[in-house]
Amino acid sequence: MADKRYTGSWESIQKHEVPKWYDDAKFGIFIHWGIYSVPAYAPHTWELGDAQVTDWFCNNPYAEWYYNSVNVGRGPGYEHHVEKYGADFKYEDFIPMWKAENWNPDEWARIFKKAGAQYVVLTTKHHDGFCLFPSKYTDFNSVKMGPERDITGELTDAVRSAGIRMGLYYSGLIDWQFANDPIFDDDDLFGTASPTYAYADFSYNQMKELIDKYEPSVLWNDIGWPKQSEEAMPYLFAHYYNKVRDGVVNDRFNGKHYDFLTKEYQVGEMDRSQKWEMCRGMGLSFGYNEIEGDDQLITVPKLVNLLVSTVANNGNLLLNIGPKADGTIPAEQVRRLEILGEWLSVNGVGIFGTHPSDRESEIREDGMELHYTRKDHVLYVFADGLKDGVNEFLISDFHGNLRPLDERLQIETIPAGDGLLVRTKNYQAGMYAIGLTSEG
Ligand SMILES: C[C@@H]1N[C@H](CNC(=O)CCc2c[nH]c3ccccc23)[C@@H](O)[C@H](O)[C@@H]1O
Repeated sequence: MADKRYTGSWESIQKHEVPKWYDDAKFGIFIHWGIYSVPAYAPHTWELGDAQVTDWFCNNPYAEWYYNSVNVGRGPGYEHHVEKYGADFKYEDFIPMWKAENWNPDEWARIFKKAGAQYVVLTTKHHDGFCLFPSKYTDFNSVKMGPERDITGELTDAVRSAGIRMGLYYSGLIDWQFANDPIFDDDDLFGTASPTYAYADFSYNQMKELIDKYEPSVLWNDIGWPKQSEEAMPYLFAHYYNKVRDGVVNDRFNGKHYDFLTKEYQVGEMDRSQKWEMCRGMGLSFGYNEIEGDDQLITVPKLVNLLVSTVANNGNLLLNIGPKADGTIPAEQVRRLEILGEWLSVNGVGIFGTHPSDRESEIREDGMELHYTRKDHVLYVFADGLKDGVNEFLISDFHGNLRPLDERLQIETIPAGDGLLVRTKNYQAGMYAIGLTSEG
């Protein structure tokens, strides 16, 4: 008997449960690629959530916001544009410079596979309104101009051939082809966006195009969904879930229904009782920013810690890469993916397909952190913040044994009271967080 079909009601939609594949996936790759990847410039200022909103939009570290950073007419982004391209150079003038001449989607898929990514989410239309797919609702798209390729279709095929699931990002509430007043603060962000029914119809139709043409495993909407079509949303979700039974949607369709909550840098709340996803760039930007070199990107130890602490608390990590306009991924970003993949090849058994343990994460005074995951009756312990050589930590209320997932690591375990004392003997920094398993 085929699964019951969803109908266009909130009651029917709310029956959708988070599919096992998404809960088990733990690690995905976000991709922000577009016209903004040509100028590839933003000031290196703050993480989202770290700055006063009033400062944010005129000193925006998000290189994918290039259009608005010029449109506000002041600040480092505007000054950089005028100095390098001249005040008369229009954003659209970058389009013929986006050639993607060195783009090989299969090479990207190989890099993602080696990194251990289980899903990919690509920007199909960011705030600038440029579509990376052959939409029949606008010619402002990557087949008609710029790369003159169906970026979404080619990458979807390559990613799926590599056995990785494909998700699609869509800027639902903001489209600077429809409303392009400069955005100076959050009121502008949520106020000027999608002011017309025409735009609400446009975005609804494009979302349906994306669902019908690519059947994405993830619908990653951003900022919000037009109020004028909020009533129709259950029909859109029913259409999606009937077409993609194990598809998932995020909490940015005005939060009226979601399979997972989202955090972005320091913004967004997570609670372990609900599935959530942390997204961030490797630096402060999602789009490629040419002034973000190796020193400006997250360090590998912090990246491993981010993955471990996110997964231990019922989250997935959606780590962004910002490809260059020519279609290559910056070397400093590829290196981080490779090292993360190596770490996962040894420790992934304690990450993929696990669930949060009822043991809360412990952040110790001395900087050491203990994070826990479980799979069936097996407990995994991840100890991070270790020093070279000998480290000691107690797993309280534990009556079993633990062995390291990394065979290079030598440890002693000593029953101590109601727990187990673990002493590492030869820890080295390149081991990053160490995984221990209770599996014999
Ligand atoms: C992935 C990034 N998303 C940005 C928009 N981000 C936000 O609105 C963050 C605020 C936020 C965090 N959790 C939410 C849940 C629902 C609605 C907004 C948010 C984009 O502005 C940015 O260019 C990039 O695409």
